[in-house]
Amino acid sequence: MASDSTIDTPDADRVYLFDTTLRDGQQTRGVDFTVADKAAIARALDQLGIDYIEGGWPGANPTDDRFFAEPPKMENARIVAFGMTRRPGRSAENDPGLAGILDARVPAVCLVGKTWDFHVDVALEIERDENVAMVRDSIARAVTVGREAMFDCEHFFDGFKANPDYALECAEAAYKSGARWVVLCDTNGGTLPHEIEAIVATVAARVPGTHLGIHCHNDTGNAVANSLAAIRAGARQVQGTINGLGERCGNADMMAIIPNLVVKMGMTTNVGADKLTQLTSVSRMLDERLNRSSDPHRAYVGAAAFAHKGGLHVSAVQKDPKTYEHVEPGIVGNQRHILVSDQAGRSNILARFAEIGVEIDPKHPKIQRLVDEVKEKEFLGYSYDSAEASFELLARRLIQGVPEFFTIERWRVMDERRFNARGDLVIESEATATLTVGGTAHHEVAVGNGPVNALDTAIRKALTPKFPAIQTMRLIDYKVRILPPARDGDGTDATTRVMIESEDETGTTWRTVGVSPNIIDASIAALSDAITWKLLRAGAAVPKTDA
Ligand SMILES: CC(=O)SCCNC(=O)CCNC(=O)[C@H](O)C(C)(C)COP(=O)(O)OP(=O)(O)OC[C@H]1O[C@@H](n2cnc3c(N)ncnc32)[C@H](O)[C@@H]1OP(=O)(O)O
Ligand SMILES: CC(=O)C(=O)O
Repeated sequence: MASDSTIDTPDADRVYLFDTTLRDGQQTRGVDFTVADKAAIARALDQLGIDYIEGGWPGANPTDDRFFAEPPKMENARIVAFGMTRRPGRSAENDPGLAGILDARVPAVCLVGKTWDFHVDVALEIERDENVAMVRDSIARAVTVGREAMFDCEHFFDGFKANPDYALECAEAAYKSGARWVVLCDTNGGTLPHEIEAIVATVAARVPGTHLGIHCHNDTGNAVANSLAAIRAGARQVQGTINGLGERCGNADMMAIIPNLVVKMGMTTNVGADKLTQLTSVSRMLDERLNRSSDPHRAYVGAAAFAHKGGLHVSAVQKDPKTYEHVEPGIVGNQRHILVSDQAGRSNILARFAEIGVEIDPKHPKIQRLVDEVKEKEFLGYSYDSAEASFELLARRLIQGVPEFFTIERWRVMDERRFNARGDLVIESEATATLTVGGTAHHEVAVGNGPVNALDTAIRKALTPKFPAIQTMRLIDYKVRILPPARDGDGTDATTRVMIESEDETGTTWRTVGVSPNIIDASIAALSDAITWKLLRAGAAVPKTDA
């Protein structure tokens, strides 16, 4: 029977959330958390309302040792130490690996063990009864030392298909030894939702669903569906990771599991409607920590999850968002976006005007001209759906005009590769730029670590004295794409598209685009839009004279 020091089970629809970002997520290719990362992620999960946070494997590496030596204080969650059952031929009391896990200063442990006879024969190379004894002894030991004990049934579904009696014997051994949760793992991730549902329902006849958990991998793209299928069959603990991090193709994505459980299936979790709004920021926080771009297409929390591009969609969304949205974006802390591109109609343009605060008669003849111009420019290589600041300038120029804060009259760059007097290799660019500001020409020279950096510096030198607002803006992303010529007969010259993302001191970010056969010219066009947009937002005035 389950140990006493456990989280209780108040109602049959309550599903316990178990996050393994810090353990299985750490097994993701390219992911290497620091102790500080782990503590910060644990705190965010705690605030979100996750019940269990698997922190790692004490004894497996110095990072996890440090984390468990001083686990972060939690308000709601229980930190769980992960590890494996005792080694064959040792007693649970005398197994250094198991002792390392049980010594961790946390209230719960999750021990993994074999439940597929093939693994016992081939990977462990031991008698099957000895494997069952390892499960039994290790869980009993965890309970004896006062831990809430959980057992991860590794390869449970493959094991059940091969030898159901043996898989069940292992699961039952854990339960009868006091495991609060017996977690059925689709370790190789090859099981499909209908199989999961049928197998979990069978197991629930032997181990009550209120003590069953599910841990799915995404090797068939079904990890979330499989997790939900297990809950339908009665399991009441679900394991997953933020953004589906995890070994190989990843684990089930907690960012999708939680809203599906709460909003679609009506289950009770510790993440109620009030906390569900944190999901998008938790998802983005993880990507920030990992220093990688967030996947815009991630269900519920991606930047494109509620972005509408097709003209037919936007026209209907304007009338009622339910026409093309399965839930209201705000419930998970996300936002609706209306994109403008060559897929746009008048509705997209009008929606964007409303967003940027431009009042316009929907029948204004210039709206159709703007739609046509966007389509023509996209054909030539521009991309406005992710360069909303350039679109805003294009639209404002056509409809109401934009002040000519400055004009870039001329520029020139020289690149140099040389060895300096100390014999160090130096690669440097020198740029000159001539700009007109308030009717006066300014000529500036600057050096940089590349041609765009040098020109950016020269342009800012000319503009900053007149427009201090640009002092705090900085370039945070720069992307180049080489496109084929738009029209037959344009020669073999490719077109270059540059997308720039800028940020200012308030944390506001904006994106601009430039297109030209020349990469530097395209960069300057995107940069010029970025500066102009910032000046417009800052309410800057065009200097009348250069006095
Ligand atoms: C399905 C999962 O994701 S389980 C989690 C997997 N995660 C990890 O492995 C990450 C952390 N692991 C590690 O740092 C290391 O593997 C350690 C420290 C745990 C062990 O390292 P080592 O002692 O060098 O063993 P190694 O990793 O080479 O092999 C694992 C050993 O454990 C045995 N083993 C595997 N599962 C179990 C189990 N459930 N119970 C007992 N022994 C087991 C294997 O048979 C093998 O034994 P052997 O050394 O006699 O061949
Ligand atoms: C325990 C675990 O991570 C698995 O079986 O996939």
